Amino acid sequence: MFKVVEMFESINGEGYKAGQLAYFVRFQGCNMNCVYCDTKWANKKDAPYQLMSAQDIVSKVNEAHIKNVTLTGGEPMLQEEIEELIRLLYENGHEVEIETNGSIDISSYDHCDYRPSFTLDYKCPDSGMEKFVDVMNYDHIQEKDTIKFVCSSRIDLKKAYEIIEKYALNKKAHVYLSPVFGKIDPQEMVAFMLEKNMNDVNLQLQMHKFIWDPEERGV
Ligand SMILES: C[S@@+](CC[C@H](N)C(=O)[O-])C[C@H]1O[C@@H](n2cnc3c(N)ncnc32)[C@H](O)[C@@H]1O
Ligand SMILES: Nc1nc2[nH]cc(C(=O)O)c2c(=O)[nH]1
Ligand code: SF4
Ligand SMILES: [Mg+2]
Repeated sequence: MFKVVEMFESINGEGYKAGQLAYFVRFQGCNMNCVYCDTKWANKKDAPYQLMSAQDIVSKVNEAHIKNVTLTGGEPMLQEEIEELIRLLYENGHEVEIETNGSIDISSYDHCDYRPSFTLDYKCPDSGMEKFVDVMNYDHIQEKDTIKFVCSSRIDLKKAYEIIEKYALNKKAHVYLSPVFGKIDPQEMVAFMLEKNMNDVNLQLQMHKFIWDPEERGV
């Protein structure tokens, strides 16, 4: 069973499918506590959730007639039956994207025919969670995956640059830099990208926070 804190339809505000319609399923609980987390409410043990089976979730998703499904949280990879849910969504014709914090091994999906696209965060120094990132995952990323660096300072940007270079991430997958909302001027990020000649790297602002109130849930 899954602990679901919210389900909603919107446009995806992040990732390589930003701007496309997506159906979001947000799960309760996280094994990290990033300084900047915009869903701390969902991580709390006492966050109200609905207990749903994979079939319950898929039935609800199907009603929306939306192809793209984003599994997020909290940390979706902590849900024990997540692989079963991904398979069922795939069998129902959905394209599945998982937003994950990068601490959980994705290697079991290497040869799976319903492999989702992973958006893996590299948690930068200012998040306070960098030590939990599992860089072994970079041996298992594929072209349709995304590695994302959410930055709030030049220190974070420098670390993002080092990690992208060290693991040649921009040759293997999509790479995104995104500001911690309101904490760094995106102009500074562009200046840094120019300074380091960061080709094949995308800057992205969380689109939904410009369309709706940045504090609003379910959008
Ligand atoms: C809320 S997390 C949930 C999924 C997973 N736990 C993770 O961290 O990837 C989804 C995405 O939102 C990003 N995020 C969280 N708070 C943010 C903020 N204040 N500004 C920008 N991005 C943020 C995270 O870095 C992550 O890429
Ligand atoms: N519109 C919208 N797009 C998103 N893309 C990733 C989200 C997330 O919280 O993981 C998110 C979200 O919360 N809302
Ligand atoms: S890993 Fe994701 S959900 Fe967990 S605290 Fe960090 S940003 Fe929030
Ligand atoms: Mg979000």
